[in-house]
Parts: sequence; structure tokens; C-alpha cells
Amino acid sequence: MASAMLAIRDLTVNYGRSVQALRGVSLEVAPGTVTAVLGANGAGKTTLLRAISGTLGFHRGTVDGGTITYGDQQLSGLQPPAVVARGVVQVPEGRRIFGRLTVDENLRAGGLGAASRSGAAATRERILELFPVLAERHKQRAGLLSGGEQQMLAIGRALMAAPKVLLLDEPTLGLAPMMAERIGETIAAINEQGTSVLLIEQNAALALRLATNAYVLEVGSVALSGTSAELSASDEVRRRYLGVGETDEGGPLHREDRPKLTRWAG
Ligand SMILES: Nc1ncnc2c1ncn2[C@@H]1O[C@H](COP(=O)(O)OP(=O)(O)OP(=O)(O)O)[C@@H](O)[C@H]1O
Repeated sequence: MASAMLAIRDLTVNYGRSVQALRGVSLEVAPGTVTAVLGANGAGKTTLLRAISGTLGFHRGTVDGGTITYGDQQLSGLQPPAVVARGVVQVPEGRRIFGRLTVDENLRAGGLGAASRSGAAATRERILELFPVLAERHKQRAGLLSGGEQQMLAIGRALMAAPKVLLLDEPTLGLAPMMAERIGETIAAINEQGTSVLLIEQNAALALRLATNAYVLEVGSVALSGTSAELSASDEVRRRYLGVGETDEGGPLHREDRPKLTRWAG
């Protein structure tokens, strides 16, 4: 199946009666692109990924409105293995690898839910090429890897399911800048090989460099969206997410020339 569009429309998610984590969120991941989601702590970024991957129920959350579709397939309401089988795979938050298992065993576990297991050996080879350090340490217990290497393994394990869309939740969190950069390069390589990526990232500069389009979530709603170039040029994004002060020469374009961003009310 050729890559399709992942589309979220008017998504509303609650945790019990008291927490409305997402309110009418709409966004799209166009085929073959990296799409980034930025936002402060608590904005709802992780909740969005949980809703897509079908794991919301593990956290006592519920989808109470809207749709999640991949191509012509409805994802909302599916159990996590069914979402994986349709080609949409999440790298879990906090790089949850199996610490007592070896690198190889972790990778094999990632292939269990794949839609097709026929290409598993070739997929494993491709992953080990992407992450040479995993090839070097394939017999080692995963718990002995560094934080960055564990993140690579978590991504590698997700790739074993041969995703069409990869969902990444803060892959560079807590990593040294050089390691974060390496992870960024790997995400670009994965994308170049044909996998679409929905990237949640606190490192907005890195995310906007990798992504074609980006969305900013604020308290459960999409506040801004546009191409990465448009968002990178926005005073608000520069001030709040890129840590750049607003000056006359600060932006790449004069104010009147700056591209228009789509801004949602409420
Ligand atoms: N299991 C849960 N039960 C109740 N409330 C939750 C649960 N998980 C998240 N929330 C709440 O839902 C809102 C959105 O949280 P979410 O973790 O999706 O945000 P986030 O943008 O990913 O933030 P962070 O970067 O801090 O992880 C927050 O108000 C959070 O406190």
C-alpha cells in the first residue's frame, strides 16, 4: 500500500470528568513528510500520540469526539496491535526498552506486531545500518546502553514493525546536544527512506529543521500551524520556543513580508 495521509479531525480527549486534554484538535501528516508538534508542558502532545496509537485507555483517557484516519481506514477505537498492523507505530514515551533483554531480542520483539514478517531479516539489517552502535552491541543487555543508545534501540524496535507512519514522543529529551543531533539525523534518514513521521519535540529548533509542517498546541488546542519556515519566522514561536528575542533585524523577514500563519481562535 502506498503511503497515505494521517488525518486527525476535531479530536477531543478527556481523562475522567475533570481533565479535558484535547479540544477539537485537527492536524494532518502528509505522506512522506515529517510533521512536528510543539507546545509547553501539559499542552496535550503526548495525549495526541496516545490517541493515535490506541494506548489512551492504559492511561484512563477516552476519545470523546472527532476522528483519526489513516488513508481510508478509521484508527479511533482500535486496540494498539491493530493500529500497528495498519502501519502506524509509536516509539513509546521515555524510551521504554526491555532492559533485561539483549539488543537483538528487543528488535525481534518489535517485529512481532508487524503487518508482514516476511521482510524481517532485511528490515533488521537496514536498522543496524542506520544505528551501527546497535550492530556492535547486538548481544548486550539493553539496560547497559547509554540513554542515547536506548533511544536508538527504541526507534529501531519500532522500525521492526515496518511503519508507514512513525510517532515519536520527545526522542531527544535529556540527551546531550551531540546525541540529540545524531537522533535528528537518523529521523531525517528514516523519513528519506519513505516513512512519514509525526514528531513531538521540546527541542523546537531541531524539530523545525527536520519538519516540513508544524503545529503548536496550547492547552489542548491548535494555536498555530504552518510550514516550518513560516513558524520559524513567527515572532511568537521565536520568542516562546526558540528562545530568540524579537528585534527589528531578528526575524529573517521584515514584519510586513512575513508569511501569514494560520491562527485558530480559542
Ligand atoms: N493519565 C492522566 N490522567 C489525568 N490527566 C492526565 C493524564 N495524562 C495527562 N494528563 C493531563 O492532560 C493534559 C495534557 O497532558 P500531556 O501529557 O498530553 O501533555 P504534554 O504536552 O505531552 O506535556 P509534557 O510535555 O509535560 O508531557 C495535562 O493537563 C495533564 O496533566
